[in-house]
Amino acid sequence: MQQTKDLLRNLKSLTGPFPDFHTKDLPDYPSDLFVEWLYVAIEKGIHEPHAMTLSTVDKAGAPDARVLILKDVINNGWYFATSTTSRKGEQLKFNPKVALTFYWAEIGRQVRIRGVATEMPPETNSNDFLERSSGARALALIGHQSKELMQRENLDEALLKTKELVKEAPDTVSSTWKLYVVYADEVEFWQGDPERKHRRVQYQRKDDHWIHRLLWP
Ligand SMILES: Cc1cc2nc3c(=O)[nH]c(=O)nc-3n(C[C@H](O)[C@H](O)[C@H](O)COP(=O)(O)O)c2cc1C
Repeated sequence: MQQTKDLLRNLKSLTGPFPDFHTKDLPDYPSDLFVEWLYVAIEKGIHEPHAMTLSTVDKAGAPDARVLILKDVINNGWYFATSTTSRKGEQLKFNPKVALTFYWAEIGRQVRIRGVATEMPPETNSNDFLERSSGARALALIGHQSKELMQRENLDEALLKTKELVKEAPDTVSSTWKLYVVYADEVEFWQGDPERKHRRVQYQRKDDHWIHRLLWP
C-alpha cells in the first residue's frame, strides 16, 4: 500500500512546456475554440485526441462514465455514435443530461462540456453508419452491447455470420446503432501550467447567446 502511495507521489504531472492560452479576444462560441484546440492537439501528435469520456446517470441518479469517439463538432453540438440498447443508451433515454470530458496530457489541456444528448434523425444515422468500417458495422449489427456474453465463442460465431451479411448486403443499417448530438449549455477550457497558475475559461449559454468568464484555478 505504502509502496503504491510512494510510487504515485513520485509521478510527475503537468510538467509542460504547454502552449499559450490567450484569454483575451476569445471566439463568441465555445465550439469554435474547441475546434482550434482540437487542431492544436492533432498537430502536436496527441494520441487519439478524439477520445472523450461520456458521463451519464442511471435511474437511481448514480453516475456512470466511459470513453467514446467524437464524430463531429458543429454549432456547439458534439457528436458521438453508440447503441441505443446499451447501458448508456438506456440511461440516455431516461435522462439525456450528460457531460463530455477531453484530456490532452501532452499539451496540458482539458475541456469539459455539459449538455443534453439527442438522437439524430434516421437519415443522418444511416449515412453515418454506412461510413463505418465493415468490421465496426458487423459488430454494431450484432447488437447486444453491454449485455452478458456467456462465451467468447458466441461473439466469434455471430461476427462470422454478420460479416457475411455485410458482404452480401453492404447497405444494411442497424436499427439500434445511433448518432447522438450533445448540445452544450456549458463548456470549460482548462490550460494547465507547470507553476500551477492554470487558466480556466467557462462559457455558458444564456438563451440564444453565449457569455464567458475566467474561473479561479
Ligand atoms: C478509445 C475508445 C473508443 C471507444 N469508442 C466507442 C464509441 O465510439 N462508441 C461506443 O459505443 N463505444 C465505444 N467504446 C467502448 C465504450 O467505452 C464502452 O465500453 C461501451 O460503449 C459500453 O458502454 P456502456 O456499457 O456504458 O453502454 C470505446 C472505448 C475506447 C477505450
